[in-house]
Amino acid sequence: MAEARARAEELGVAPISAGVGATLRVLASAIRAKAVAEVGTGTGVSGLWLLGGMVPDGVLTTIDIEPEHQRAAREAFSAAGLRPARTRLIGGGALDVLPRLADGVYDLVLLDGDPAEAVDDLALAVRLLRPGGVLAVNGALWHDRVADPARRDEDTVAVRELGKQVRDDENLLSTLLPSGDGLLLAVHR
Ligand SMILES: C[S@@+](CC[C@H](N)C(=O)[O-])C[C@H]1O[C@@H](n2cnc3c(N)ncnc32)[C@H](O)[C@@H]1O
Repeated sequence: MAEARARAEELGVAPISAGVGATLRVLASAIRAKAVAEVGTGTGVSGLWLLGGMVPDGVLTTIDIEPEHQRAAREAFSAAGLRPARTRLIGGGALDVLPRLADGVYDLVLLDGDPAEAVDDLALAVRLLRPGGVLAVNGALWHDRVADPARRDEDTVAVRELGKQVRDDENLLSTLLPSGDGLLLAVHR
């Protein structure tokens, strides 16, 4: 984990905070997650937390547009002693890859990719969840800008809209945890 964080710093990637990671690990364990999908592999920090909570034969499918980030993540997973079969790293943009994943079979989907694409990712991510599956969105407070209506930059507007769509969706039961940069959790009913 320390190595993955160090690589993140070298590559200029922002990994999830330890608080968010610990929450995701407990969540993955509580729901006995076997199939998890993630947008934004980074150097593997979030993946390591998730895999730590998933059932022993659970598989993490993780997407990133940057091959160098996924190389670092692959090394981190291997250094952690994880069997290759437990991780499926897919290179590409989330909007291209998410539609190719199977519908309705994932226990947990984590969005931690490009905030500007957040709303488009949302619809595709919800499609992947089984009934009772959980959507998690890291960075839902987006540097505390989401709650400030004066902030109108593209990323903030997109993350604010994602939060609104999740709250307004009758099929999602959601809560926002003020951990790290904000962790939005929503159960697909
Ligand atoms: C905040 S970092 C993810 C950190 C990672 N979850 C962790 O905790 O280690 C965001 C990642 O999303 C990737 N990314 C950016 N735009 C993307 C896109 N359109 N599709 C997939 N991945 C994307 C970046 O390359 C970067 O690795």
